[in-house]
Amino acid sequence: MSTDVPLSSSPVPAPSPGAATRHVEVVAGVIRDARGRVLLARRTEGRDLAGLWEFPGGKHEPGESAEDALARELHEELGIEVEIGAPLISVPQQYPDKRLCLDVRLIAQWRGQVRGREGQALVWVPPPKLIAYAMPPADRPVVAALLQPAHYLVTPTPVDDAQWLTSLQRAFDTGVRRVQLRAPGLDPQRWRDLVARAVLAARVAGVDLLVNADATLAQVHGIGLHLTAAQLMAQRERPLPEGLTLAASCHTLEELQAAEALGCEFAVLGNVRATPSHPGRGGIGWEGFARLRESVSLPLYAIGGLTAQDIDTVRGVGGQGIAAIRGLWPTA
Ligand SMILES: Nc1nc2c([nH]c(=O)n2[C@@H]2O[C@H](COP(=O)(O)OP(=O)(O)OP(=O)(O)O)[C@@H](O)[C@H]2O)c(=O)[nH]1
Repeated sequence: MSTDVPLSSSPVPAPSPGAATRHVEVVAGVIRDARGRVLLARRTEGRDLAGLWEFPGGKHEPGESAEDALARELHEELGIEVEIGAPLISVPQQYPDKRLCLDVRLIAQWRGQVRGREGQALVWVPPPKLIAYAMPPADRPVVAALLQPAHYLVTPTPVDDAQWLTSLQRAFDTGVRRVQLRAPGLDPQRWRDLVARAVLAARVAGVDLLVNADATLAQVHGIGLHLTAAQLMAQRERPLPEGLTLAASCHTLEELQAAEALGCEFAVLGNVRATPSHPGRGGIGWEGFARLRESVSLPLYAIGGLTAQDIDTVRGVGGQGIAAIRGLWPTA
């Protein structure tokens, strides 16, 4: 029984030509034990995606609410009674034979003794180890929603360097944990100095730092790299060693598929709304975001006129969270 297959080894399979686009609503639960470990169940032989690990749950029955369906499934599959908590993420995903919507809820409380009543293997997994389990494509964004930040700050070009560093520090202090350093048009030496100072501050704060567009600068500091869409499409192989975060900006299906094929850890997709920084370019809207989300499994941040108020909406269409300049940059 092999569990050490990374998630990225389960790419989204292409729908077979002429495949029926059956729509399936599935609800699953994140159940934790007293040590904070998360319960996974293994799909049994004879079902689609057999052998992969998943969050326990199943399909709605006609007329059943998501909450009732989840409580029933967890009782039938595991023999427990549950109190359903907050929604975590709802992932639209295209499979060869169906369009799935995987609605994942946190389980606030549960009673009883967990056992696999349908012959399925079960395992309690410490959250950081979830990525070592082979899971269906729709689960990759779910695991990312459990483990990774919901906010991705993109820095504005500095005007006053000291003030820019103060604002960056304030963003760290208020809980931002993933940042893209970006300053188009800035003098290269001035930018290198600022990046060096930002790297020191980010290390102290435990922030995942990426630099925009400059693979050399990323390697010099051992930080992540955020590719522009044009760079992404010109890239033949991963420009950074594994272990350093690679991400990309995407606007189209082709770009998202290229980001997934290159092994990006996540991508930024937009613009969701029209923004002053991209005048004349209309937004793709939430529907457009959800439709593009279906065809890849990598975690996606939505961008384009968004603020922290939009997190629940993004999670409702399968996004990791929001990426923003103005919406996340502390002012005064
Ligand atoms: N419960 C659950 N299902 C998931 C997860 N991820 C994911 O892609 N799925 C998909 O959602 C569907 C769940 O349906 P199910 O467990 O009720 O159905 P099944 O495959 O036994 O039934 P079927 O053979 O009638 O289609 C499957 O296609 C499964 O692959 C997950 O984390 N939990």
